[in-house]
Amino acid sequence: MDILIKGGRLLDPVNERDGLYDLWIRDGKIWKVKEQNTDKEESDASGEDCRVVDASGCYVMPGLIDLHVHLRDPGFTYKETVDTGAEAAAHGGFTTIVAMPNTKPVMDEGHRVSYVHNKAKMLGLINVLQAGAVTKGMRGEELSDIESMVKAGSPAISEDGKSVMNSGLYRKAMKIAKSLNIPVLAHCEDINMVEGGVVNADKDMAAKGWKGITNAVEDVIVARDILLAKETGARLHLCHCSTKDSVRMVKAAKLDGVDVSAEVCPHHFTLTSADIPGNDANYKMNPPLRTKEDVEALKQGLHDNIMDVIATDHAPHSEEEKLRTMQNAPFGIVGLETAVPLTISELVRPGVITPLQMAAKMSTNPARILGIDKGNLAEGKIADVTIIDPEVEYTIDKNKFRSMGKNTPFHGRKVFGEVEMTICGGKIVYAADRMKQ
Ligand SMILES: NC(=O)N[C@@H](CC(=O)O)C(=O)O
Ligand SMILES: [Zn+2]
Ligand SMILES: [Zn+2]
Repeated sequence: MDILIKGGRLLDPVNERDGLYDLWIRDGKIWKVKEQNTDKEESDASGEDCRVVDASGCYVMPGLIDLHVHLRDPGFTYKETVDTGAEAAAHGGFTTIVAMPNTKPVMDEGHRVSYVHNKAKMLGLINVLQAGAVTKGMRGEELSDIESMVKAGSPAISEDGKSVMNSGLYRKAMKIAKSLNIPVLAHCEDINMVEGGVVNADKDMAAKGWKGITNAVEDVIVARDILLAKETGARLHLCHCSTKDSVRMVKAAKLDGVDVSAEVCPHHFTLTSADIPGNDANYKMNPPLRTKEDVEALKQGLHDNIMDVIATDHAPHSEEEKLRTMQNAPFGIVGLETAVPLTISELVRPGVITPLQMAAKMSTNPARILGIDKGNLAEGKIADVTIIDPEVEYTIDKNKFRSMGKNTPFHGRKVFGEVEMTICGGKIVYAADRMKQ
């Protein structure tokens, strides 16, 4: 079946398109991109088997790519599975996601990566790419079988959940990543400096009796990893940056010619530690919610394109786990189904970033970092497309999430921006009610 997306505002950073274009999909690929109202008859000439989608008032972007998702499969399938995670991704506008390796067992061999890839292919909804762990069992002692995982299709390595504290070992991993032409996705946290911290280290948090995580816990490892990337020439991507000094160091490293990119998560540009109500562990994540100063620096970094990517760090946990005290609940919140409205509400509408920058940070740049032929709406490319109505106003309702994880601090929040349709490989994998035929 052909799909003709009519009347939308096409946002395609690679081809420098931001304007009114119709998009015609055939055989799973972008077949034609046509300026609107140039040849009305032809664009109206839908054949027998053509679904016409009215996208007027909507953004039409290359399918969103999330570099940072936890699927919990295998090992923690009471929190999420490949299938429910993929459903949540499609619902949130994502056509490709990168799954982090902190599963049980850890993703440290090729056959484990194949398990996830095969499961996602069976479901056939969106593209799931499984990142490989840097060390065996994520124990930080010896390197995992990186080559076998890359052979099985891993697009990157990461120790997300912790840092590889042994710099010598991490340097070896970076050299291997460089030789295999894959990026290293870095979680930056000096574990010896955490000292039982659960929230940001500031006066308000201390007044509530909660132990703090200082900015330096992150910054020390950001500095180290940039230096290691400089020495090895590896492609370094910094996960979930939360501090103002992270932004400053990424800026300096880029000026220095280091191959570094950086991501910001929606919760880190939306909330500060001061927004945490009483004992609600749905506000507990790693790195923690920081101060207004940090949030402003992250926003400025996104505006200036120092920060390249918006990723969710979707980290589902069970209700029981998140009902525990701040001290005892696990770190992490879900994000796949709130990333689009938070980005529209907090960044695009207030003019922090343009809609074209949003498409770059949520699709084109992630594709470039992974080295995959996506994030591009040129004729002939695979038809991964996301349609978003930026004007729809609604209230986030965790009960409408497809994810098994309902652990969000955004339940009940008023937002703008709704995903109307997600198309993956020319197939409609999600459509909002008003888009259903
Ligand atoms: N971000 C989190 O708070 N939690 C993540 C781990 C991680 O991303 O470091 C998780 O796996 O739950
Ligand atoms: Zn992490
Ligand atoms: Zn993570």
